[in-house]
Amino acid sequence: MARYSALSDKNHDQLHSKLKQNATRTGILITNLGTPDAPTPAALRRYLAEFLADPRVVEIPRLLWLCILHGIILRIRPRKSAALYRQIWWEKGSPLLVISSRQREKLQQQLGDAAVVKLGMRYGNPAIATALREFQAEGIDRVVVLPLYPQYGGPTTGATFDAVAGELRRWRRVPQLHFINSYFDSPAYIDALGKSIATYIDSHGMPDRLLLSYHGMPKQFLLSGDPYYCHSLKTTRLLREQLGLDEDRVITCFQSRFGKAEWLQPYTDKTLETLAQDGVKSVAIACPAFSVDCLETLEEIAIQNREIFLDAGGSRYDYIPALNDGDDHIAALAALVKPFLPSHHA
Ligand SMILES: C=CC1=C(C)c2cc3[nH]c(cc4nc(cc5[nH]c(cc1n2)c(C)c5CCC(=O)O)C(CCC(=O)O)=C4C)c(C)c3C=C
Ligand SMILES: [Fe+2]
Ligand SMILES: [Fe+2]
Repeated sequence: MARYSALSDKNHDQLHSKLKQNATRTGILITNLGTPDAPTPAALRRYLAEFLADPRVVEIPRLLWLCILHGIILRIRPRKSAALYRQIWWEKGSPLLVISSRQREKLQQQLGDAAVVKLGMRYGNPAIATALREFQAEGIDRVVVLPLYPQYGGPTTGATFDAVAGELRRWRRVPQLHFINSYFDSPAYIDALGKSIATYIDSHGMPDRLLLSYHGMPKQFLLSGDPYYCHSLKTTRLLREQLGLDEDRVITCFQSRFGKAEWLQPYTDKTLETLAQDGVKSVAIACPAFSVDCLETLEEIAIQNREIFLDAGGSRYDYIPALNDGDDHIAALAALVKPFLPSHHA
């Protein structure tokens, strides 16, 4: 009896072997915010226009904000920001991108053949959509997305999800997808951070205060339900416990304020100024929300805020670098994705 078939059996088998080609390999997409392509006003204008137009990042009524953004901000900030980026730019490019690429390579080495690790940036290049399409072209139908933001934030983690979903909504066949939306309390991450701070204290001595400076966001985001602030405080508490430090030695603060609204407090720059005025002589400062060093750590924290503290009477200021592509960090990232690799339970 004739049966209906859209394909001959032979063609169907061929199609199947193609579709199943890479079914045992898992795609790992690590992501970060992104960075301008060059430290120039033109590149910054492109980058900031995309970034600051995202309603996850700036929650001001659309039409009003787009007028302010294009009428004022994008006429002034690109030149200012370009000058700041020039101070920290490396021969190989933006530190954020250079270090992220190294993280990708090392994570690939650590995970071996079971995984294909790619890097995607939320704004600018290499794009998240490009990485997803490469997985598709390689026949990979399981993807783990790991945004490298330990503390969940709508403007960061949430916006990353938008980029993933925005690409996949055009696909006929959506891959099996795991989205790791935070790891602020993951033991391996806390352990890696704790070790990097302990190593610092061992070689330099305990400073009068240890500051943990997280990227800020408008206070209204917290009031509207963003868990970022709570995640940040929890990271601080776990770190303090791991290091065995007293509560009054460790200060949580928030940096990189933008615009006129109130942001999460206390502000890092104001805190440093007040501490110095109150007679605190030495501080060490780490930025647990930054998986890699970038403008906000290398320029704002390591250069600008150092000046603020020293000018206000402090005498010793040390920035403890981000975990970057250090072995402990890569091991911590591997631990986050391993449960999703097929071999995990084998
Ligand atoms: C305008 C509002 C902003 C919010 C909210 C915000 C949240 C936020 N950002 C990070 C991490 C990074 N931010 C970086 C750069 C950057 N951030 C803002 C503004 C907001 N961020 C601007 C305008 C810029 C561009 C630089 C400048 O012009 O000042 C970076 C990358 C820096 C680089 O080296 O390229 C990171 C990383 C977090 C974690 C966060 C809230 C959870
Ligand atoms: Fe930011
Ligand atoms: Fe809370």
